[in-house]
Amino acid sequence: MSHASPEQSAGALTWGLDRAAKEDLPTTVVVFGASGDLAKKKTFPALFHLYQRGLLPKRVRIVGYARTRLSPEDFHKRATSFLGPEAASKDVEGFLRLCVYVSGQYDVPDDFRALRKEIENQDTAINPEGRSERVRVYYMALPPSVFLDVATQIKGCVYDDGCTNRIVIEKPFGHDLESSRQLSNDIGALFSEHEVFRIDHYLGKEMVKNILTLRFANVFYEAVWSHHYISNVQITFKEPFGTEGRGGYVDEFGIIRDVMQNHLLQVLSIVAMRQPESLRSEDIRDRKTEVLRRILPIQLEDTLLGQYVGTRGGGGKPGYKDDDTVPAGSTTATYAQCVLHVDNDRWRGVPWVMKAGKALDEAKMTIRIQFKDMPNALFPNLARNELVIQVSPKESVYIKTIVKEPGLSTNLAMSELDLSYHKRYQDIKIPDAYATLILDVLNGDHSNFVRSDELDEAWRIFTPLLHQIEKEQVVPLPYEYGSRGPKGVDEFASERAGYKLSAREYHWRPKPTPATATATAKGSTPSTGKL
Ligand SMILES: NC(=O)C1=CN([C@@H]2O[C@H](COP(=O)(O)OP(=O)(O)OC[C@H]3O[C@@H](n4cnc5c(N)ncnc54)[C@H](OP(=O)(O)O)[C@@H]3O)[C@@H](O)[C@H]2O)C=CC1
Ligand SMILES: O=C1O[C@H](COP(=O)(O)O)[C@@H](O)[C@H](O)[C@H]1O
Repeated sequence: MSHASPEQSAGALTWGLDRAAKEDLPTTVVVFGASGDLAKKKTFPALFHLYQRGLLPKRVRIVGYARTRLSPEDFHKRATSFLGPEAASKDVEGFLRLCVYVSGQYDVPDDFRALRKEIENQDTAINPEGRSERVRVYYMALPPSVFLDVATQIKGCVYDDGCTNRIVIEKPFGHDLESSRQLSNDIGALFSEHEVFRIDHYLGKEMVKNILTLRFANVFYEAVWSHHYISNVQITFKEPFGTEGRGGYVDEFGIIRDVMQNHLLQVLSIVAMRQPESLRSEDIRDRKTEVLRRILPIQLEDTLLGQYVGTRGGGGKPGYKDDDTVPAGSTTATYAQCVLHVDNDRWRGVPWVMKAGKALDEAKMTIRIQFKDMPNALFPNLARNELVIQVSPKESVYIKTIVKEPGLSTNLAMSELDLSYHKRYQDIKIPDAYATLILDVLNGDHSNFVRSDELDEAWRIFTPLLHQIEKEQVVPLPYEYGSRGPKGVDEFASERAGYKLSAREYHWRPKPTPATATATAKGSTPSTGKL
């Protein structure tokens, strides 16, 4: 079998990777739901990009499984429809030689026996010497309604005790605390926790993975990382599009379950956790769970909900309820802002604001750590420093820093210490989160996957709020498609979390003395912390 080498295929762009799949054991990856959206857009492209860079195990086969009957050509067409411009045709051909497709139902044992047979056929090709040590990865690119059926059939008809078995599950993991516990118990009855990889793809994003390094490899961050210096933290997710054909899903889950309870809370736990004892996955997950345990359930009065409405005029955008797959009177929130509190000695008194919305003015995911006011009389009324980690787009880390305005001026100005990855690391292409995570699965590394106790805590924090919203049928505030969210989004963050809008440009100058008063009167900038 020929594998493309990184140098051969990736051209000048490297992923900056120093690791391939460690275990060079014969490996079969089974993608359930191989006919679907996630498989097409994320799973197969991620597998391809790993293949293209020589990062898959040397002896690997990929078996797609779904109900839809597909010819090999049709399956290949689907599996490669999202590979992107980097995909050289010889690499695509090589990759497709590793991929086969089996069609079957999700609850029919005979179909799973046929799948097992196909896996064994593939095994013979990659494992002619019949080594007993092998890896099987079962990737559930499926709606949650069939997770359990498929897991049951895998265990009953496909599972091989002699192999290392890994099952990858996509979110949503349940609907609330109770359903999530039920799912965890059901899956737990079939697979041990170390066999389960719950994907939260935000944990595979470059800047989210970078938080640990920034915090614990740089002496100055840890020194100020507490309520002593930090005023508030804002974790923001903005998407510039609405339901886009996913109305049914969005309406069932809403923005809090879709993005906050998982992606944003995972990010929060890494920003807030203590230093882990080591970089071993269980040590990292212990620390995340420890901090989640100290988060108080969110109160309705600390929550702002919104739902987008259409815009009129030429090129107007549809409102949420204009989507045919959304029920007419839906009160599902497509925007939410919540204030959370971590009740431990490090963070008591620091509000954590989560904001998430669809159909907003831009695509952006940021973590904004706002420091307290400068406690000195030399420069009163200054704007606050902020450390901003921009997860997407254009990965960057910058610190909003006050400097003397350059030149003869005595004014101060807000500027930025800016580490923009696209400028600093021009030769490195940041891998997609799914490629990173699938590589972790192949390596058996759980660090960037959600453990069942973390999940339980995440639902404990959000479930009372979600149930109250549903019971009281709280009506979300309207906001226009393409806007910044419902009226009052900034006021809410400043009232509830003491957030001070930071000026893009900040000018400060000393109080005029009699000698300088004439110059001020002639029109220089007034002293203000806010623009
Ligand atoms: N799409 C995305 O961008 C993302 C998806 N996810 C998660 O990944 C998982 C898969 O998502 P996605 O690919 O979008 O889902 P799809 O709706 O595309 O479903 C995947 C496949 O599952 C089968 N399927 C669909 N509905 C049912 C049903 N009701 N009963 C049985 N089988 C069904 C279909 O295959 P067939 O009929 O051929 O069997 C379909 O091709 C979900 O858990 C989702 O939440 C997470 C992040 C992003
Ligand atoms: O899990 C989800 O995430 C996407 C956003 O992911 P991103 O990597 O593009 O930031 C979101 O659109 C989707 O609703 C949600 O299910």
